[in-house]
Amino acid sequence: MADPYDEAPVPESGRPLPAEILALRSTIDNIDAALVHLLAERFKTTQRVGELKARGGLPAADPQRDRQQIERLKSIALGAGLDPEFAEQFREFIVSEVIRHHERIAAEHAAGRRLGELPPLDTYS
Ligand SMILES: C=C(O[C@@H]1C=C(C(=O)O)C=C[C@H]1O)C(=O)O
Repeated sequence: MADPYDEAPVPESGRPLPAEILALRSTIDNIDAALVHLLAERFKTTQRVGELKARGGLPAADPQRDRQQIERLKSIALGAGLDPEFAEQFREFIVSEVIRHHERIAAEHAAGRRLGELPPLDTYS
């Protein structure tokens, strides 16, 4: 049977890495790439929400929606074996950035820099 320490690159510590860690890292890299793509799509979508809110004079934050999302995500996290508190903090990290964007969009709108036609939402581009 092949020695799992064979052919593994030697890291700075001088201790060789088991081949299984290298395989796991490859999966981690794929997951990280997927997360970045998902976040990019989410921010494109929330950008459009921010533009529509600014045009309609709606506030950046929606506390009722926030409460619903938190309950929903915590319940999903529990079922998935993820710490619900972590899920809530992760959501908060993202949404606070979304609200910052919305406030900037609203300020630009108020300053007259976003007047004119809004393009149709295209979540696939
Ligand atoms: C995107 C919205 O605006 C804010 C950002 C949210 C989000 O990123 O999920 C949710 C609610 C709002 O606080 C929205 O109202 O849907």
